[in-house]
Amino acid sequence: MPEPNELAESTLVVDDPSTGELELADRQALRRVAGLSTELADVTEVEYRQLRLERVVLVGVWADGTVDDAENSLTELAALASTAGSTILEGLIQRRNRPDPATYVGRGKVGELRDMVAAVGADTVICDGELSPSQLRNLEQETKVKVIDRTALILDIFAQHARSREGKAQVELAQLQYLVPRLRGWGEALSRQAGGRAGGASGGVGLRGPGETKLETDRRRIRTRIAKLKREITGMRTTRDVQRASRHRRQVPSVAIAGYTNAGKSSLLNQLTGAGVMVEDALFATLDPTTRKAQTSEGRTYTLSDTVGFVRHLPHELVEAFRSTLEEIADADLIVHVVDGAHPDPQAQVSAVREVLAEVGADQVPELLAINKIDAAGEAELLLLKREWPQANFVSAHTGTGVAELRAAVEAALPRPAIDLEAVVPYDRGDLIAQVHERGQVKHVAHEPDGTRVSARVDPDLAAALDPYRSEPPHPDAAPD
Ligand SMILES: Nc1nc2c(ncn2[C@@H]2O[C@H](COP(=O)(O)OP(=O)(O)OP(=O)(O)O)[C@@H](O)[C@H]2O)c(=O)[nH]1
Ligand SMILES: [Mg+2]
Repeated sequence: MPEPNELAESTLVVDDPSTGELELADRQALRRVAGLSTELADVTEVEYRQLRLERVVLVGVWADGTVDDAENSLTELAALASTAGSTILEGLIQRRNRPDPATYVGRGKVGELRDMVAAVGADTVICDGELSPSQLRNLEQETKVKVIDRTALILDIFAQHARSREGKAQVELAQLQYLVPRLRGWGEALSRQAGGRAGGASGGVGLRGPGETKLETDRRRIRTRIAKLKREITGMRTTRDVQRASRHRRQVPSVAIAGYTNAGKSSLLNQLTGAGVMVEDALFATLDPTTRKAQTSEGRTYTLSDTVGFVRHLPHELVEAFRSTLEEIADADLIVHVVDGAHPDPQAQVSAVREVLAEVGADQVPELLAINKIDAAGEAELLLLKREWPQANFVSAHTGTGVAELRAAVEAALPRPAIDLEAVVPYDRGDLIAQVHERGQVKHVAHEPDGTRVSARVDPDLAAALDPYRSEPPHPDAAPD
């Protein structure tokens, strides 16, 4: 019999995502892969494991806006870093007109950064922006630790959180696309990463063509992988389109819950439907869209979908990779835009979300604003928010305040079925009456000798099915409008 410890070790290899423990192991395994930094030297597996507990120093360049903006931005970077599993040791902001083209922070600041890194014993520097490959390389040479940027950090979090096959493929595509222009100087560590991700044993010698450099081989392999991933994602998208089309045909209205990461979207979905969706005080806890069925008070069915959270400067690679997921928001009948009312700058978050919504063509969809976490927001702040968004719903997913009103607002905003009719449905067609309740808006039901008299608004398909039983309304006030 193996020791319990050994058993645990070997279990990690088995791919079974059904238990929480393995899920964690899975995430940590991905962390190794996701170390998107330029490695200074070949890192052994053992060292890789230690990198999991990164001790980081954060650096931001503050170009415009107020001190508060700069601090909020670094606070968000800290939240992102701790979501990725790092311990934050220090944060440093430099006021500058624009980042230094060679080293991101100014030449003078680089020395200060190097000393700080050495003094606190950090192993990673995370910069609050998207850095060029040469900026990353130069900073690494100066600080002697690995340097990653905000984009790599977000990609890393996405890699840890992706669950579904589609989500994983989308994140890997984004990572590889981020990687391609940064290939130079990535050395051995990169090729192992690409090899590992491609699912094979470490590639290497056998794969190398005569006279081909390591870099070219890596590039070629990554390009092949990118092409394959794109094909796979397109395939998965087709399946989804089919599902969506069937929903359309049945005219089930769909509501998308969107908003900034950590705003409380999943918590609100749970409150609205009683669904058990993962809620975490972490950024990007939800990557795979969850769709739940919900019912209006009249019994009409609609769907509510949780979606991936947004963030300022969402890496372009990710918007591209998640386009199909995001486009589902554009396809919804209604967007519930959840806002963290207890955040120091909800307006900035709302703008960031609306920017991405516009980018995926979702700005035409009607939007209901839900200002969440009112239990945690200050009185004065709430007053300001009410003045700014008088039409919004003010809710707390924690206490349940305002949730019933929000549900009613959602129901009222659902599109109305197109056809108004009245029918007497014989008692042996109870299935049709059930359909009317599920898909239509019922105005009146009465039981008569010949069957159930129903007056309702229904979709064209259902209207056609009810056609043989249509009747003249008995009362003039029940006439179709
Ligand atoms: N005080 C307070 N906290 C809340 C409320 N709603 C959610 N939270 C907390 O906010 C954090 C994020 O909640 P989630 O529901 O995971 O947020 P999300 O928008 O789904 O986040 P991502 O999926 O990571 O983008 C969790 O710690 C929740 O417990 C609320 O009404 N009041
Ligand atoms: Mg969530």
